Amino acid sequence: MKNNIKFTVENLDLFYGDFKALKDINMKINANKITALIGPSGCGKSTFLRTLNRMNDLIEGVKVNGSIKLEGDDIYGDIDVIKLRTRVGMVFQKPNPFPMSIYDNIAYGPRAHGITKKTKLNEIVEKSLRRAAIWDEVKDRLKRNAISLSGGQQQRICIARALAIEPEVLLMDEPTSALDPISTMKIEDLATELKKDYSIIMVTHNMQQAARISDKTAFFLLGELIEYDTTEKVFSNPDNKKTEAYITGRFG
Ligand SMILES: Nc1ncnc2c1ncn2[C@@H]1O[C@H](COP(=O)(O)OP(=O)(O)OP(=O)(O)O)[C@@H](O)[C@H]1O
Repeated sequence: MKNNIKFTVENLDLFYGDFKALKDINMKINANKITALIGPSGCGKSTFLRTLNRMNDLIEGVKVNGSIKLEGDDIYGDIDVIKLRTRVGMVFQKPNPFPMSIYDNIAYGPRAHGITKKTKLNEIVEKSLRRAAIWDEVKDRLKRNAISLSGGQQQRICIARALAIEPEVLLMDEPTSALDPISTMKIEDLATELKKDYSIIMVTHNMQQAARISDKTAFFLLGELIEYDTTEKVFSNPDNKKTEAYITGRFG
């Protein structure tokens, strides 16, 4: 089994103005694994996730110290941020398809990257929808507005849209929190399938979900990374008392 490192995070601090939201985070994130980020509300999970493709840059007053390397490339150094976000795709909590056809949602990124040939676009759209396990459900209605789909289908469209630009990493911020149990299961199965080709980093409030599908789990508290280990270890025999209290539901 591959055990490569995708991200190396060193001495990472993040400030929103004067408020220090992330404190000296050090972490190596594996390629081709699912890494779950857990912790109580406000502990910095989403903030940390967003540092990995520099989405926090869009928020005014954010300052980042330390370094994050994506396979050796310092992502806060002299790099093209657009290219970074091509390598590191993102799926959000609330499905957010564009108000356009299913086909155009998926073709949007490739078109923005200059692909115009119809046959090539058709190929990318089909491949991406297949990878996101939604092709069979939508293949006969690609011209329909993506907004007309169910929430669970919309989320898979958003995953397909992210995959269409061939990222290496998929960041998922509570991707199932707005979904019913069946759609949740589909996304979980999909994530497990996708880790063969992508590195997945997922924020989740659902302890069972983290335990079910992730390989590694990182527990955050008040901006600090308290514990980071294999999911099996974190859930069965955590080193830190605070981790234990959180996963057994005694706080948070
Ligand atoms: N845009 C912002 N401006 C100022 N402070 C922010 C901003 N976004 C987040 N914060 C603060 O940073 C801290 C971490 O927030 P973050 O959203 O990362 O936590 P979280 O663990 O993902 O929480 P939740 O589980 O509720 O989504 C919180 O104290 C929050 O209030």
